[in-house]
Amino acid sequence: MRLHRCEGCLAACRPPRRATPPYELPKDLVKCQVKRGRRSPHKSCVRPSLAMADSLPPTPPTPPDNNAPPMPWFGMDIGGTLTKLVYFEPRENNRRELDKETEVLKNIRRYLTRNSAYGKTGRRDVHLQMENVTIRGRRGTLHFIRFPTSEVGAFLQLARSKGMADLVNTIYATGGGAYKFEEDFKKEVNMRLSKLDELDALIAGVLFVDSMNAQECYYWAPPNERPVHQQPSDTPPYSAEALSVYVRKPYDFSSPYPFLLVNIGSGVSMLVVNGPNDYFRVSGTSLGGGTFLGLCCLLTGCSSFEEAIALAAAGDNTTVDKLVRDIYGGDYARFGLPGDLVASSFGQMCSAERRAKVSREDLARATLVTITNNIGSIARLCASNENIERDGVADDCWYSLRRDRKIFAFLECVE
Ligand SMILES: Nc1ncnc2c1ncn2[C@@H]1O[C@H](COP(=O)(O)OP(=O)(O)OP(=O)(O)O)[C@@H](O)[C@H]1O
Ligand SMILES: CC(C)(CO)[C@@H](O)C(=O)NCCC(=O)O
Repeated sequence: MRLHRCEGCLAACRPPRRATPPYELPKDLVKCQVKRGRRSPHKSCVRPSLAMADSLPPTPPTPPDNNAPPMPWFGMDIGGTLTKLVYFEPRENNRRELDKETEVLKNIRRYLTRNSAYGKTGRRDVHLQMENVTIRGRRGTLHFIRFPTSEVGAFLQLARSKGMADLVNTIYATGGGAYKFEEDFKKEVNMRLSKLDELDALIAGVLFVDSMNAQECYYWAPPNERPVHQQPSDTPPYSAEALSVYVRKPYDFSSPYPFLLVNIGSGVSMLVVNGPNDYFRVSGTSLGGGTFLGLCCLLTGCSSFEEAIALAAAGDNTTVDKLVRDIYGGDYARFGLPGDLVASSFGQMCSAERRAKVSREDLARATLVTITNNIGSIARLCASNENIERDGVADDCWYSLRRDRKIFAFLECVE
């Protein structure tokens, strides 16, 4: 499959990859000043908590693109659960531009950048903010805002009340909602949605964000060279204290191809990526983030993702799941199944006695373990089917996926 490419858009289009490994951002679109090395020379071009150690001199700014659309610049992903809005806040306004900037534009900028909560459900993820990004010759900051897709109607009203609809006539949008709500955008605020494919954009986004930050791609490793299962901390229910001995290590993503991209949204898509413009969707599963949240709400009475995650963090899945040792009394050594491996998710819950004792926390934890183990297993099958093998790290990573280390990877990626 080839990635979509077009002249005008601010989102996922990019030129074909060069023969050399460094990631090149779309020339006509997203231009953060990446040096000939693969990492951005701008220290500040990274998320605040993960500043890079290098101190390369900045490259000269790219000239402004005179064909770029007028500000404000937005991109949206309207997903099955969450709508994500990216706002580019330009930094270097010159005098002439400042004079030209309308009151409405200034108000929009102030409203979006001075608040981190919008109404009851809209949030700006300040920790995700990317500084010093250059897009189409303009330097600025990328802000990441999200709200439940069920609130699209309220968003359209807000866009109208802030005068956004008078300034923006086209928004670049991905996700199923770009199709589903196309007519609403037209009718309510007279905005056109220019649709881009969500999976094309996903790959361009992963490569873009990785090129900004050497620490972006990481894995959890045991503190010494012993295999994961021989760690003293490696006994369920994996308390936060026991897991704290694991160390987060940057994963070298400089020659990534081929890789398997597992995108956990409401549902899950798995893509084999052979190059920046060359991928296919190998598989997917309907048991994804939406399932975790939906089942947690049903089983625990919680009503938000934050609540569900907090419950899961405090729970113990071994009171809910049936482990190999519950069946074998220990390991099933012949086939290398350790006693503490989950043999049957929720397998203890057929007992009324056990059901009476189980806590909401344990149910939330078991839900998270079930979903993440399943995603890990499918991902592993896809990788081995497609001969996607990595070096030594992979053994640990894959092994971890089968255990609930994956919970932590999951928590990291959803937060
Ligand atoms: N604040 C939050 N509110 C709701 N869900 C959240 C939140 N933070 C993380 N999540 C998790 O992320 C999932 C949604 O992820 P994401 O936004 O990537 O998917 P989506 O784009 O809505 O779905 P899809 O791509 O399948 O259409 C939820 O199902 C939930 O498990
Ligand atoms: C439908 C999408 C692609 C929407 O993002 C996603 O939710 C998904 O991949 N769901 C899993 C569908 C499947 O079973 O393959």
